[in-house]
Amino acid sequence: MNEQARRRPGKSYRRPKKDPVRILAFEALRAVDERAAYANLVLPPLLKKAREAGDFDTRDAALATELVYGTLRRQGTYDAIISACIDRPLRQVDPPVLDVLALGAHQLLGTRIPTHAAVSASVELARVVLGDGRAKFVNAVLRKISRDDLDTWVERVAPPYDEDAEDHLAVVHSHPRWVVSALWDALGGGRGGIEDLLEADNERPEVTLVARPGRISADDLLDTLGEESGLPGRWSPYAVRLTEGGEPGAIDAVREGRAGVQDEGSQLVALALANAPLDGTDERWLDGCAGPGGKAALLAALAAERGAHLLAAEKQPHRARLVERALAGNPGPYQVITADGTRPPWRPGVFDRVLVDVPCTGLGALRRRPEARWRRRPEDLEGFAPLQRSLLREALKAVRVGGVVGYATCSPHLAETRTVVDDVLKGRGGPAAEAEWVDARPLMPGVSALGDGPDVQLWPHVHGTDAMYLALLRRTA
Ligand SMILES: C[S@@+](CC[C@H](N)C(=O)[O-])C[C@H]1O[C@@H](n2cnc3c(N)ncnc32)[C@H](O)[C@@H]1O
Repeated sequence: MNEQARRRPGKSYRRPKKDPVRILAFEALRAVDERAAYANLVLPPLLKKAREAGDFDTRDAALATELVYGTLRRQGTYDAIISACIDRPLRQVDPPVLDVLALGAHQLLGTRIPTHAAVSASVELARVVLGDGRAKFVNAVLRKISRDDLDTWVERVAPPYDEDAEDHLAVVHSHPRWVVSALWDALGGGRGGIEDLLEADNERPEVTLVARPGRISADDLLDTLGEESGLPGRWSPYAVRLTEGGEPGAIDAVREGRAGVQDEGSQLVALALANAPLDGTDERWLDGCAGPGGKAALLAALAAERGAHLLAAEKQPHRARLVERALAGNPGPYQVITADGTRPPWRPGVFDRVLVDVPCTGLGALRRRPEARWRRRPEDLEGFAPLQRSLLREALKAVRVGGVVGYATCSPHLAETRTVVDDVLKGRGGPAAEAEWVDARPLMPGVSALGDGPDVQLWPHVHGTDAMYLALLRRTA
């Protein structure tokens, strides 16, 4: 029997309408879910293919990007709402069906797409990618969701703040509970601060460029962009913020390596290390965890201005190649090597300045990696702990007496920041390092709200940067 004959009389079969934007968004979500892909890596090739096939214009690409990023960021909230609309546990719903529902929930609750368009587009998507039977289920759930707005839903599904503050914040601001807890421990303070931080993680970050010193000035970079497209950085003299987002790769200075994409917090970390006061020589610098090379490129440019040499070391060969690319054209001397910083090939005590921007959970860069908060597990901290301590210990051996080490993470988790430094200084789990704290705060001039020191923790909701951490230590013996 053919498809037409099987249907009830009077109900003629209509082919589902194919909507390339939503199909692409669904494919990206499936790749993130099924293949543990990163949204920021999966999306560009899909968009490129769609543009080449003539399916997409710039607005379509912007909508697809917003749908994917927004759905992933708000997944925790949407899951709680979807769960309240179905009569079985969420884990019993097939993941592709959940992706269509979450995409639909985001259109209904997180965008200005009119309700009827959000529901019908999601049901059509379900018909194309899931089939007619499951499209009915999608229709029923989304109709329920569409009856109320986001605030009403959140009030209904989140536990009251006074009963369980962390669970409340986790549902309202779409973060795993353990991440809420860890961020709050690191931030301290009351409800206002943590809410602002969690919301900042849900905002799309500005794209910031670094004008690499000696190669292009921030003013010249701003001139090439024009007043409407660029603004000076808030804190770093080398930063330029792209006001329209745009395609950094289309900017000549970026293509030629005279500028790069770099969060302002990362720039501040590299600058603080480079400007830490030093007695004696200032000729040999080391970046012990250099890949993909953002901080190394800024350090190499700063080193070049002072006649110093940068050695950039990276364990992963493919990431060392990215460092090579980031440093190509640097006006001063540098060398990139593939090396394990815990078993270093360099002689001890020979460097004047050393940076170790260690592998970490990345909980400070959740704005950029919308799926990361769902993928990370508390156990990951235990995995990084010995490596972080070992890299810091080796950095303190690599620097000469009187030289300075910068220990940095793009995580504010206390287990990856202050605790690591304290353990190494106090000799927990190894010999105590002969080193003293250097106050990092004066080395970030003009930057407000840097706390009690001597280390520095930057915050997205306070500084507009990733939550970078920096401890500066001087070797004393
Ligand atoms: C947080 S990233 C560094 C980011 C870099 N500083 C930047 O600004 O582009 C940490 C890097 O350390 C590398 N790494 C991990 N273990 C290492 C080791 N034992 N020795 C050297 N590098 C290591 C990782 O491959 C990763 O590229």
